[in-house]
Amino acid sequence: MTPLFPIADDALLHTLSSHAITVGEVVHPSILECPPHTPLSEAARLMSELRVSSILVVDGDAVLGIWTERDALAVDFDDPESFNRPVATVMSAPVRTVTRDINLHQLAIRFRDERMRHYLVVDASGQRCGIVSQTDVVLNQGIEHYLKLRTLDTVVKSRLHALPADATLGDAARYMRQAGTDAAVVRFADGDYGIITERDLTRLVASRSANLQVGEVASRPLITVTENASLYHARCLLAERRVRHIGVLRDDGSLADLVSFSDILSGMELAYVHELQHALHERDQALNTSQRNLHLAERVIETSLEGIVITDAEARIVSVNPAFTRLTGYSAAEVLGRNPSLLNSGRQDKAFYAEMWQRLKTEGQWQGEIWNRRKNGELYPELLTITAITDRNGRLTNYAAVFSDISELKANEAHIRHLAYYDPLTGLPNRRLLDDRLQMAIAHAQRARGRGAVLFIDLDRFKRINDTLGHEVGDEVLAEVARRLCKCLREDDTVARMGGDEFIAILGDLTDPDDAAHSAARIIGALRRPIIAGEHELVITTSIGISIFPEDGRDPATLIKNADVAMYRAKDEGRDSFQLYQATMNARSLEHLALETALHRAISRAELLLHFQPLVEVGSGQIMAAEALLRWQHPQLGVVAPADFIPLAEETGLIVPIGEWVLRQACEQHRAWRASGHSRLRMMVNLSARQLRDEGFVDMVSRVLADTAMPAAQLTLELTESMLMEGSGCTVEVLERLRTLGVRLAIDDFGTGYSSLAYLKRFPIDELKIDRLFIRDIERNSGDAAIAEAIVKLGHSLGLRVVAEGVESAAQFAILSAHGCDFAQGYHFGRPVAAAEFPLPD
Ligand SMILES: Nc1nc2c(ncn2[C@@H]2O[C@@H]3COP(=O)(O)O[C@H]4[C@@H](O)[C@H](n5cnc6c(=O)[nH]c(N)nc65)O[C@@H]4COP(=O)(O)O[C@H]3[C@H]2O)c(=O)[nH]1
Repeated sequence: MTPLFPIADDALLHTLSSHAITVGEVVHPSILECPPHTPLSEAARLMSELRVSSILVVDGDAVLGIWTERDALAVDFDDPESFNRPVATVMSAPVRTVTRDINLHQLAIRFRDERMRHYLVVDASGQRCGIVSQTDVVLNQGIEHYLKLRTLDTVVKSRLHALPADATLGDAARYMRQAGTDAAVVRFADGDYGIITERDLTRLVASRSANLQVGEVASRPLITVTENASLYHARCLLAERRVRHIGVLRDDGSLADLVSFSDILSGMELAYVHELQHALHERDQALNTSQRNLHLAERVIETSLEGIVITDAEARIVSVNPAFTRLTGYSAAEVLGRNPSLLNSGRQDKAFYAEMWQRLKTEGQWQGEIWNRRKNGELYPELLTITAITDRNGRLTNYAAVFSDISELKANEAHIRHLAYYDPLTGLPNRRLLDDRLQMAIAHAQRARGRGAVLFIDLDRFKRINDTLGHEVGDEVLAEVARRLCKCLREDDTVARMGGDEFIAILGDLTDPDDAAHSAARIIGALRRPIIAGEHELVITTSIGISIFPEDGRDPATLIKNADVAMYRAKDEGRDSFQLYQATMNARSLEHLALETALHRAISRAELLLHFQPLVEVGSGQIMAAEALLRWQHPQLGVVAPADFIPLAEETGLIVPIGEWVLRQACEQHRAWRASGHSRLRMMVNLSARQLRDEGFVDMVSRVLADTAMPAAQLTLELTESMLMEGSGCTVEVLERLRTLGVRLAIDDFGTGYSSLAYLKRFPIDELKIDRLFIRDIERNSGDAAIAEAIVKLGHSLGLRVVAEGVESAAQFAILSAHGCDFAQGYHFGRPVAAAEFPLPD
């Protein structure tokens, strides 16, 4: 990786050096010069007049040496001749130089290290520019804060040496030379202090004053300041009074020492060097921290699972991490220097990228989802964050892009969406999505002034499959039904599963309502083809109701409800068909309501009655039994067939009291017939599933048997195949209890369900009644004949007696007789009639 963070620069050093003033800026351009033979007193005079502390001894261009106030200490004040000596004989040589461009900090360190007090300043070509002294440094270093922080006591050496006022100038010069100081305190007899300095001695050299006592020339009083005053205060005082020494007083008022410019300078240097070291230390630490951060950042980027791309300000890739390579397939070498647009998928348009760059420009960051293309061409969605990186001056230097592949996230999202809107078994849209689609289709039809249709598709008797063959088979059937439905419809149409065995199809853009009818017919035909589920081959029939929009409704709820009404009509009409919704169908529902109310009163108003149909023994042709069949003599409607009101009675629960009434009536009738000598006749009574579920059912039968003195063995209760299948273990138990009463049990309509042999064995059954569906065409349809024969054999193998229902002709009877059928029932022997008309056996 290319480093992302600029390495911390030496900010502190930078600050220090930028504030430092160069020697060239403070040097006084005028240089006091004299030839080598100049008498010492003359040189000193020049210096005293101009108040400078040194004079250069030059010979033309050549600098021979320098004579300074310091050198004045070497003059023998006791010998007046010494003032006339040529300056060249007492000067210091060679002259030390510094260049103009060094800064005052560096100069201060040289003053200290080389124990110098003056330097000749030269330019790059060696030309003399002036003299720089320690005073210049102290006055110009611009580091007042160091001086403010330190007090005078830090530079006081506490070794005050005061000269007596009667000491000679020679004593003073010697003392200063030996002590290495540039001034001496003079104590007067009255206890007062004065001061004598190099400058005084230089002046005395100029005036050739010998044999004087220091008390005569010392300056007094001595300027003083307390030791807890700051160096800064002392420096200001020195500048203000134009002196170079100051006395420092202790707290008790006694004189502690003299402090000079050079003392202040050395104090300051100390602070400066300390500060410098501190700055360097801080810089090192910052550098270390910065390097540590850098290392950490590099590791994070290196090991990040998210792809990272760094570009320069022109969006050229300068660095990528390993995750980038893993996600895109491009190695670093392949992309360095290139524009990240090489990943573009083409899925986002120009406007998208324009907006992205605009956002980066104004806000410095962009985040969003984007489709990119891997090196292998594969498209993938990524979550991308781009950040514009600027330097400390706000100048754009880089872009950093961090992205992660969100394909899996998207897939999960899609999966969840799918679960919310699709039926997991068939993969079809569910009710929620159907509502959306239907809404859209209605709106579309409205806009286009067109039409559409809703088909309510319900599989006939599907419950039986589930109950008999198990849910796995049921599920297979539903999945196959879904596949066939999809095939029957156009791509733009929607087919959804509403739950259970109900499906709904939406047909859009209908040119003619007949098209909906054609589609329904196509669906019924397609579903009727046998379905192989597991080892079973099943034939499914379907009932479909159709509502047309906008005619039959303008909202999903109404359209679905009306298609549902139409579908029930199709079921009523014998299933396996479709019906277009008609407004009158709802009116028919109202009729149902009226019927229900009337049925409630049917028993109390004695509108119910029984008809009886004979059963004959095939072998003898003798009437062996009578089946009781319920009739409703409605005051207005006339005789209502059981098929028209028994489902309603079952639905409302009325079948329970009605069923009891039927049984009681049948037994009473049997008692009457017995009484008239027909004691061998058996009675057969139909039961409905609802009755079997009624808790008190067995007790009711037992009560009726007792009440009517009915011989249980002569009563056969008929159950349908579907009743057995709908039932649970509870039904077996109920049947067992009925058998315990001595009652016989028959299975009605046998063959229309999906009962298996094993299934039948579970129930305590005595008789099987072959559904008349198989008898109807038995002469022409060899398949039906084979089924009838198989049922007879099956029944016999289970020890059951077999009855053929709906026998209408002698030919049918002959065939059944040939197959070994035990009993027969049908119009051929007698229609259901009132008891009085029943053809009792002889
Ligand atoms: N085409 C044709 N039909 C024949 C022939 N022989 C008899 N049938 C009809 O077949 C039905 C036989 O009754 P089911 O199968 O038990 O079918 C019965 C039975 O399931 C139910 N049902 C009748 N009475 C009662 C009852 O008291 N209780 C209960 N729960 N259901 C009843 O209503 C169904 C219809 O009864 P029904 O209309 O009386 O219709 C009767 C009868 O009239 C024939 O040769 N050809």
